[in-house]
Amino acid sequence: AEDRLADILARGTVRIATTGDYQPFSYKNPVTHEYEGLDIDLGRQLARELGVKLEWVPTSWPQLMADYEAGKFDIVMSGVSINLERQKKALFSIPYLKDGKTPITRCTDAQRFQTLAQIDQPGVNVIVNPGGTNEKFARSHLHHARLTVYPDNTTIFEQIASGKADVMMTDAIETRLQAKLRPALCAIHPNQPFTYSEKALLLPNDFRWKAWVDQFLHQAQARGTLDRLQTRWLSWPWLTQAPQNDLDTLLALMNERLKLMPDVARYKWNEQSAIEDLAREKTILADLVKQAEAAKVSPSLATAFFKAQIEAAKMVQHQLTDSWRQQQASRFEDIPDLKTEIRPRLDALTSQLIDALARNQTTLADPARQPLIESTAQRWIPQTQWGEAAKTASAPLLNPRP
Ligand SMILES: O=C(O)C(=O)C[C@]1(C(=O)O)C=C[C@@H](O)C=C1
Repeated sequence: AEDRLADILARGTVRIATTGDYQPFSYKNPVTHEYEGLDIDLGRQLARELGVKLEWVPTSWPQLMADYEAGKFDIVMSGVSINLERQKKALFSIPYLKDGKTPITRCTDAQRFQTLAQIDQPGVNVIVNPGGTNEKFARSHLHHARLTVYPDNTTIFEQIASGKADVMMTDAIETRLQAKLRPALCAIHPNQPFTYSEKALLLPNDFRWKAWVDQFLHQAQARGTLDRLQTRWLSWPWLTQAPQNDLDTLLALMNERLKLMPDVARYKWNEQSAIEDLAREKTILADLVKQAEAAKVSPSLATAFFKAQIEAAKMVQHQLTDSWRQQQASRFEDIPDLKTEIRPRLDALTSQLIDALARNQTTLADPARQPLIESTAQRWIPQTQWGEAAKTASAPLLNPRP
């Protein structure tokens, strides 16, 4: 008989399938090309508890069940909803999140769109993305409101914010996330959605493996890990647009580097270690000069640029640590390890940043492009969040060099 758990342990690798298109669960960051999200963190933890390596298996919603039948993975972690059709073939873990369809609208109109009866009125513009459960729900419940099918998932919420549409009904978790990303929008009773559904992990037909996974999830729930993951990924500064050109990519990568610093600071807070690590800085600068030469980037530009990134990184960490000291914050839970997890990601970003510098060298050397660089910096490095640190990080791109 099949024993998937024994196979995984003998193989030394767990193969986790994910779609990479579903915030806050599974998202392939178009700047770093890394997966990020709640299910991604949970997957890393699952592999750690198994004591095996993790292999991500890219899949897609239309391919999911075909990939399952082809035996391509041991588990799916991607914000999958429990549904009885899928369960005719596969198994589900215990649920790790409750969800359901609920409205999202402008906060100024929150009182107007509490019930389905209020929403289903002539003169109300409801917007929906095509093809999924949202459209199915809208079509079966709306008979008087005007329904616009809008295919672009990345700008659909802008339509509501700008008044071109009034309301959308989607998963409560998505309404919470979008309301955080766009303060003009409010999630309407996300704790009491119109429908009931559950998220779980999709598994092959093997009950011993399911028992292990259920135990893992039960512990994550009981120990508060799942709540902490939800809080973290609902307040994450997700990308809301993909970079359009080389300059965008450079600034977006700088921002991704800064986005790792809160975890670095939390790690050091827990360990009570110093923010500055001069030995590490020396290693970074020595390695990058070699990489810069190979990529034909001027070593002095690369050095000045990375010194500024490191300076900005320390400013972010000091800013956070100061506020934690004031609040007498306690230890942080579930923080990734600095040596084995965060610094390797920073090293990967170093290579990507060098590539991006190489592709932008002519732009950076052209005084006529300074205003463009400045406006791009403002768009990509959230000034309100990092303040002075963002200015420090972009200074080497802006100050005309000799
Ligand atoms: O790796 C760390 O410990 C960090 O804090 C990050 C970082 C960096 O920006 O790369 C910043 C400050 C330290 O002095 C060393 C490195």
